[in-house]
Amino acid sequence: MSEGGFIRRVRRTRSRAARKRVNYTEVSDTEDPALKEEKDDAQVEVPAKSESDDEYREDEKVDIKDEAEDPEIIDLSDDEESDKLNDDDDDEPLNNKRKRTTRKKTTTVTKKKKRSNKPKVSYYERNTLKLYENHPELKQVFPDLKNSSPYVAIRAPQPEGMSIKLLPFQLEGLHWLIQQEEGIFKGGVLADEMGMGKTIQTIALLMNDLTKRPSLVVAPTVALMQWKNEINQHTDGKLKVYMFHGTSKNIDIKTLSEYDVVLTTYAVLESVFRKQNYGFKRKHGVVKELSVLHNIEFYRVILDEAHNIKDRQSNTARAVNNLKTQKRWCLTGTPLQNRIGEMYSLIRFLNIEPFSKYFCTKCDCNSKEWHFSDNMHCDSCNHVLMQHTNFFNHFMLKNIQKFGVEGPGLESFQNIQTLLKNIMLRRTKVERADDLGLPPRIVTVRRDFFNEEEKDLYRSLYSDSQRKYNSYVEEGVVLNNYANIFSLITRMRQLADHPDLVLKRFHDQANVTGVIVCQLCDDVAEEPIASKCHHKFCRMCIKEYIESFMENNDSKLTCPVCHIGLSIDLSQPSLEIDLDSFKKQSIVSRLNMKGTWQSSTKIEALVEELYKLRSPVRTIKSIVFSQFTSMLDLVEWRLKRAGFQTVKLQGSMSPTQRDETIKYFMNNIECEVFLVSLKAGGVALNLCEASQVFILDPWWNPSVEWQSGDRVHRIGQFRPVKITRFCIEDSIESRIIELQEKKANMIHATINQDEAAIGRLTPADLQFLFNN
Ligand SMILES: Nc1ncnc2c1ncn2[C@@H]1O[C@H](COP(=O)(O)OP(=O)(O)OP(=O)(O)O)[C@@H](O)[C@H]1O
Repeated sequence: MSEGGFIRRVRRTRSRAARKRVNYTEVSDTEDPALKEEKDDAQVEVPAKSESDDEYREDEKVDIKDEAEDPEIIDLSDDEESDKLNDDDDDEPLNNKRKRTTRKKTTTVTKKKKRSNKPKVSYYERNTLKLYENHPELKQVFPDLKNSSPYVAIRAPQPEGMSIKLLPFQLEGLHWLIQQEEGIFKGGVLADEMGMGKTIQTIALLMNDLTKRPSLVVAPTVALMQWKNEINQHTDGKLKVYMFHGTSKNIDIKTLSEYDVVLTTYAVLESVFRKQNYGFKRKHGVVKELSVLHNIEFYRVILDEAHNIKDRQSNTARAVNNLKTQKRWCLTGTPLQNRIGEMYSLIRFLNIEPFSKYFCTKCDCNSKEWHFSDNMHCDSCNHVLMQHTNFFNHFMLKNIQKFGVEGPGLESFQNIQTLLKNIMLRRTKVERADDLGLPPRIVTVRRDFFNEEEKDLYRSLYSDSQRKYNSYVEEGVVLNNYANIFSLITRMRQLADHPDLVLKRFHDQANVTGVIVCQLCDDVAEEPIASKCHHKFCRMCIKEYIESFMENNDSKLTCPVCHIGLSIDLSQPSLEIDLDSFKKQSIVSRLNMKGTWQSSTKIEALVEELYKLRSPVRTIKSIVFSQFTSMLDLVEWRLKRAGFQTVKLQGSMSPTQRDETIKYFMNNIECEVFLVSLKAGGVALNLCEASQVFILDPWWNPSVEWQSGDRVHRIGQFRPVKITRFCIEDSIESRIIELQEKKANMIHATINQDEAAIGRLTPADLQFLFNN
């Protein structure tokens, strides 16, 4: 029982059944970083498990309470003494025992005094020593990485057969990609800022040696056709491409292996993996179906917008981790330093050792997987769970979470930098401005005031919301009522767009047929997904709800509808929707738009801006972004009335429909306005034909808006780009913009700011929004 003087905590004896019932909630040093993240984000769903499936059992949700918080645990700070106390002879007369106990206490005090002279060794340091003792090879991991040759920018030759001329920094990128594949990491992360040509550089890699094939590209649905088009346009038909999507999934392994590039989406990959491992229901029972993609030996797998797998316990992450491939690539425009916890999932996919491994601090046992079938003991060495540590968590994550970039946190931060220098390449538009030759980008805020009628409505909504918020503050239950507060904010944002978004929303879902209504925005749901408690939301609404929540020990994120702990897999495929009903239930179909309908201040402000752009000699194209589907419907109706030709991108569209819509906008000179639902994905769109961007509803996380601007401010853009953000000055929007500016400053000021924290609403932020 003794552990050489380490502080040890002893559990009271409990029955086996009682032990099983314990509901652990916090994770200590041995914690899987992904589990920690799960706790932070409350967004991970444990998938359906099959008894026989090791992979799933490995990932079983095991929450372990920080021992100090477990009321059933007594902390005896001196092991030897406590052991002796416990070993007392029960036959000894009670008086003697008391005497001995008292005497021992005195000894303890003296001993403690003696010990205090020794330098204090932290729990973390002790664990590090134990790790090094049992796994001496770990000592060299960071020194070796530090000594590796630094990155030198060398240009690769332009690949033969590529019709597009690569820019100087892209040729440097290509050289790096080739070197990484040949080196020990066999891949890495290309993290150039958005719109700098990650796709083109990757295609150049595919073209560099045509014998190295097949490659699989996994991308968000919205980017799939873009990959296909870019490959077709720039490679002169030298690459044979197969779109593994929709009905074209019926193909055998041999035929598919003959293609150079296979393109698929995260949703499809997740679905075929699930069908292979867990099957799907048919009349006569559960049927399993072999996944072609998981049975091909790919040469390389490329994850576009790789942050899609940031939640490593999601089914999507499992699906990519189970692909067979020699080389692995992640493409992302999001700097990884800002999302330390999320980086772990990418490291697991990249298969970089020893970072994703678990090590026992008691013996030489180590494993890539988490094997604790009984939730207590390691399947291979039998030491308890607490004696196992994940390398990444221990050396890179834990201390940063605890101390920030100071003290022990600084060392961990440097460890991260060292690893990233070896596996990641990131260039920014500012750094390579000369190569890119991009025109300027001007951002302005257009501020308007409500008309009298809107003001009355808004005031009544606001005072009602403020009253509710204040009562939560008074009762000290702000965070426990976060779902309600989030809804209040959403309603105020909607009213600032157009009162009908609030007045004509679906109050009673039971009476809505054929469509799924999001239970956060009360609108027809786009890309709907369901929580474990069967409530349905737009993927983006629930994501924002989760990301903006500031968890603490007293409050956990709950389902906005039934208020039980929220459990939802954000990367699950969207629920099927009936497109006809989707249209039938749109706000325009529900309203009487003819005689009596009134526009709103914001819609009229947009119309005014668009009129200003009209010119008899040329068409200036614009993109209009909104988070609310109904707002885009109203804008579409109003703009058509004003004589503007528009197209609309919605989350419900298939990749082909999206592609056709984008092409129509790009190639049709009369088409002036592209209405884009932010829920349909502001990412991966390439809309250089437009030079004007209008953002209808502000959001407090500035990176959402930056992404929207990046759709037009990218290579291929020759006109100055103007981004106009609308703000109704006497509404919550002006506060949101202020908050956003504050958060943007935070991002710029700190290299290690956790970006997830930027999206969160602190109690002070909430106070600010409710103007108290
Ligand atoms: N060397 C080049 N010459 C001309 N056009 C280029 C060049 N490189 C890239 N482009 C064009 O620039 C646009 C942006 O490139 P790409 O889509 O590869 O960027 P990205 O970094 O993948 O963007 P995102 O992160 O937003 O997906 C594309 O239309 C692409 O065709």
